[in-house]
Amino acid sequence: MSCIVMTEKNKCRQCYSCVRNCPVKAVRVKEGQAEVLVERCISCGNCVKVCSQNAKVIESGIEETFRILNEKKFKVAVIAPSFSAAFKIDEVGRIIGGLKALGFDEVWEVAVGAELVGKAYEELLKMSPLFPIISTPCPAIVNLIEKHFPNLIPNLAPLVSPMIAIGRLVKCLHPGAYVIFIGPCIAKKDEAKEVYGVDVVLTFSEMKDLFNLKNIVINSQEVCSFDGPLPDAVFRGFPVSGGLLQSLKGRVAFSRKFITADGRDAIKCLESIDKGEFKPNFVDILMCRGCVDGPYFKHDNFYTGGERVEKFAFSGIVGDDKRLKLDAFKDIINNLDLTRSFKNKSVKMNVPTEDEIKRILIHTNKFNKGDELNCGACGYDTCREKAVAVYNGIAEIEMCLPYLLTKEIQEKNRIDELNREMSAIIESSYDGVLVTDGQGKILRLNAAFTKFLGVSREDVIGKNTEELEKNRVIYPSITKLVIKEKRRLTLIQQAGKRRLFTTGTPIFNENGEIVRVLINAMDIDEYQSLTKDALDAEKLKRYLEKCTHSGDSRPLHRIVSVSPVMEKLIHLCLRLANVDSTVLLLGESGVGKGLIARFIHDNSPRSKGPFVKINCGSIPASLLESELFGYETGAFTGAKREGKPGLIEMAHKGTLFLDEIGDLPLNLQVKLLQVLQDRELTRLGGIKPIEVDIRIIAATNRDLRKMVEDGVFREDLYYRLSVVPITVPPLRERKEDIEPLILYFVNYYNKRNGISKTLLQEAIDVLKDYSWPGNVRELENFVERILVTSEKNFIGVEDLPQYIKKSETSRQNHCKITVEGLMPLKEAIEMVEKQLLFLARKKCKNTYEMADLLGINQSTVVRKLKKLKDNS
Ligand SMILES: Nc1ncnc2c1ncn2[C@@H]1O[C@H](COP(=O)(O)OP(=O)(O)OP(=O)(O)O)[C@@H](O)[C@H]1O
Repeated sequence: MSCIVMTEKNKCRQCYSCVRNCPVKAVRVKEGQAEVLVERCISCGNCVKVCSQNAKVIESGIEETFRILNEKKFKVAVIAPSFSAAFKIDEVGRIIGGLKALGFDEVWEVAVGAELVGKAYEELLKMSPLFPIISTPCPAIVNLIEKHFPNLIPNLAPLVSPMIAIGRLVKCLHPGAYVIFIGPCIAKKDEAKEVYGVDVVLTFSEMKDLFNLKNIVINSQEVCSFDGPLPDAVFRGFPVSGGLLQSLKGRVAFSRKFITADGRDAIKCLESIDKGEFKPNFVDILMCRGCVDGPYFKHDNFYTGGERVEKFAFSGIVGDDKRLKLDAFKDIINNLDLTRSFKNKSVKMNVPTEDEIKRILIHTNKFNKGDELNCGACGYDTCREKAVAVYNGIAEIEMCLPYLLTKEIQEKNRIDELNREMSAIIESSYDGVLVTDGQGKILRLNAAFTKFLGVSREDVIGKNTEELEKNRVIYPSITKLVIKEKRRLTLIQQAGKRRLFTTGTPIFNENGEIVRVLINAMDIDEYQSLTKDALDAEKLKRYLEKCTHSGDSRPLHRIVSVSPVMEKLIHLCLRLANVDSTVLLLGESGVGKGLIARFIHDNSPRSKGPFVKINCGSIPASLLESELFGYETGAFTGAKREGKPGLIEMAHKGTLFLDEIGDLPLNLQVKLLQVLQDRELTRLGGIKPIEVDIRIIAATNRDLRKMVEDGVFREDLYYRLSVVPITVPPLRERKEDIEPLILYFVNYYNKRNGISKTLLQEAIDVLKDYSWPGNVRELENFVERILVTSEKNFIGVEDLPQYIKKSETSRQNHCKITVEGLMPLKEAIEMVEKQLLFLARKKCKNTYEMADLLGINQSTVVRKLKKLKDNS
């Protein structure tokens, strides 16, 4: 069984208008496409009428009509009475002319069939039926009862429609003739297949298509009149709702129980009869509000259409007076069979249980009654009706607007979140990322790329990469090449001083067109130092281990040094660690005296004992004595009742480190001397000497000898302290230590701050040339500061402060010649001269420039170069 209404693939836009307007829910939605279900469809054409996309197509009768027109048999076109609503009256004569021009032998009015049927109903109703009789001229109503109200099939009047009646009359009068019905109704196509009488059904639209296909212009056709019998005027009014009943007036005994039902009321009426609630005698029923309201008339005014039909019914057209009335064909009519039968084509939906309905509802977030909004957007009046349709496989779960909207919002939020995540990833990428459209217009770029280009984001977004290439911001334009060659390319680009290793990848749409170009770039120099760093990480670790000396595992307790002078010093300290001799550490501030004192302790047999550091310069003189020597109960006001041991006492069995010893007041110098000599002390207020087993290391950045001369430091103490004097050299005198110290501090502060920054070699070289007046302390502080304050991961010369860079410039301008061995002076001068000439020749374009640079005459340069050449 084929369906006369079909959906054109992919034209359907999921508005569910057809579902909503289908009176019998004969539209299934599958994968978003609405499809008419032949077994449920009653061919009323509502879905055709409401489809804004014109996605519904009707089975065409055009091909079959052409086939018939080519046959030699008699052909009659029968036109439904609603033509008077579809066309202007003065057009009708020319339409008849046009049909004749197409090849029809005669053109009849279907109103003649209406008269035959009307009279048959008169007979039927005279039999005073005991149950409701339902009229059958409307094929959609017949379909509706056969498929959806099978209980009412016995109530259907067993009579054919006017279309079939006239078809049978034509075929009686012209045996073997073809009858083609032309009207507004699409359900007639179904009827013609089911009931004998008509060969093809064409809609008014198809008739117009026929004229167009055969180049028949209506206005230029001959005006013709109808053929066949002339119907009674009242039967021309059949297409208007209640037309049949109207025609029976005066012929049968009318009662209140003769009713008309149409449109939406038709189904309600049938439902009531089916349930036994309503018991009329006769129902003149139509699916549309009359034939002037069908799909063909979707843009017309139903009331004016009806008026035009009425008007025509009584005025008629030219030639009506020459036609015979139906009575003239009495003999034939008497033998004409106008009966028909009906079939039970009942289709019932499966009824789901309450649990099954709930399970379906839950899918679209309907957990309780309040969630069932019954908004009707899905095409079903209630959420439950829709759930039943889902259960029967004719609706899809997702067909729920509130659910889709919620899902859409959730999806949008998810996409927003993904976008944010993606942007953050792109933005934080160490490589430069840039995206253009298919024409090379820049859509986005990350911070790394803006750094490469040395411009702000706003400066380049929206610009074409060719423009950047033209202005030498970045060149060559890889985007241009990718778009031209339509493939991934990799090349080296120049962006200012940077060399970028760039890959451009085209992104295609389904039509093979480039919609985006993705550019990834990395700074070659940075990359090289990065890979070098990665490779060197292990090496660095081993290197630092080699440069580090310690007796303690704590990071800042390690001495980093590679210079021979420090190596010697370390070896000396290791030897001193094994004895208890007093050590005096001398040297500028920040050279590492404190660190060395600790180193000696850590490597000594006293390492398990305390290491007590006293900064003689930082404790107020008034407190220093009690801090150093401690006090007994009640020694002075404010003293603790139980007394307190001094720092010297606390260093018992360990090492006492007296830092800034030059700042020790003279009165305490005497007391300290006693401790040094006797290894015992007496607390303040005490009388009993306390023995102390301590190793003393002192340190100062002052010139103690001079202080002795000036009388501010006791000579005897000086000699006691400087049993083993060690001078720690300033950093500028052991430049070899600068690089390992930098690497050590970078490593330490990176770890401590959770960062991973690198000082580029060029920067380290400059730092090596700085004089570091604050020595290692200054260097350490500087490294920590630059690591935490620099925005860059790779810190170069340009990131160093000016006061440090200045020293580099002065180094460049004054190069120092170092002589490492003895040789004859003349030979040495010649050698230096030769080297200078080679260097100048490399750097200068001509001998004049060389002369300028070397500070001699140009002729001297020429002469000396010649001499060199001759000797080589
Ligand atoms: N060779 C080194 N290896 C590692 N760190 C060092 C080295 N020398 C000094 N430091 C560090 O430098 C800083 C200063 O060192 P220290 O306090 O020992 O110097 P100082 O000579 O005692 O200074 P001051 O005379 O001002 O007391 C400390 O943080 C120390 O850890």
